[in-house]
Amino acid sequence: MSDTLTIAGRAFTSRLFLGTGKYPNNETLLEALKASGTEMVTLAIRRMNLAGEDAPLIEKLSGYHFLPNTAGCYTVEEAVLTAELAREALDTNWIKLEVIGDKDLLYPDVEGTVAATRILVDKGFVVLPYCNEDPVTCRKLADAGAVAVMPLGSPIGSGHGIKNPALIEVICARSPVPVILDAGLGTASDAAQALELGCAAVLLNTAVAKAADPVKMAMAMKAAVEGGRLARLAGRIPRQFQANPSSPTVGLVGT
Ligand SMILES: CC(=O)[C@@H](O)[C@H](O)COP(=O)(O)O
Repeated sequence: MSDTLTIAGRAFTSRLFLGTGKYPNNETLLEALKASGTEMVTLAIRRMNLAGEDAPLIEKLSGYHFLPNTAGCYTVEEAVLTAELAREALDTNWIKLEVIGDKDLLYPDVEGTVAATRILVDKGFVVLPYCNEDPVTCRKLADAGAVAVMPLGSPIGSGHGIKNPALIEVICARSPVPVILDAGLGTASDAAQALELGCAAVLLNTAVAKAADPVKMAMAMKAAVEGGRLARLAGRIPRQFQANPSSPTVGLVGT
């Protein structure tokens, strides 16, 4: 059964997108990406030396679709400038927009994210903004031209999983663009839950990069995303308060 995800005209078979930071070394990163089956990886432009020491890694990643991000940007101006540098350096107009509002929580600055989305869309970028798990913000971002929205599960790198599953479900039910759960996932069941809630995909980094065995965790994430998506398509049973016996209740011996 073909079940591709299309974002801005680009079809993805894998619904797992991965970050490329925090790995113990580049060999482990490359092995984990391969094991995960991912087709799109993020690159933290402000934290990389694209023309210098990171150039060989970029070359080795060239088979993946690049999604440069604006991690480390706290203003609209910084984010727009970083996106423009990324477009020039990596020859892609795709950008994962981050405008951060708090350095300890790494929570998005909502006003800045919406404003930067408008500017970048006007400049011809394919914008995927990282945002808080707020249906109104997600709607504003879609209205501004974002091709997908990326609400957080919990703070970046926290491993807390999805703190507000009900809100993520509401966002998925209402969003006119694909919803990609981004940030805070800690283990495979968190990724499966995102897909079960209706997310089109997940983007994660720390849970794989910082696992005791990143390659094994990458494999677990692949299986979890596939399982979560299948469960979503299969349709979960409704929750009910009363028990409902699994065995027949009529024709019992002795009745
Ligand atoms: C990789 C990326 O672009 C970020 O969104 C972020 O790092 C993901 O969060 P976690 O590291 O918590 O998975």
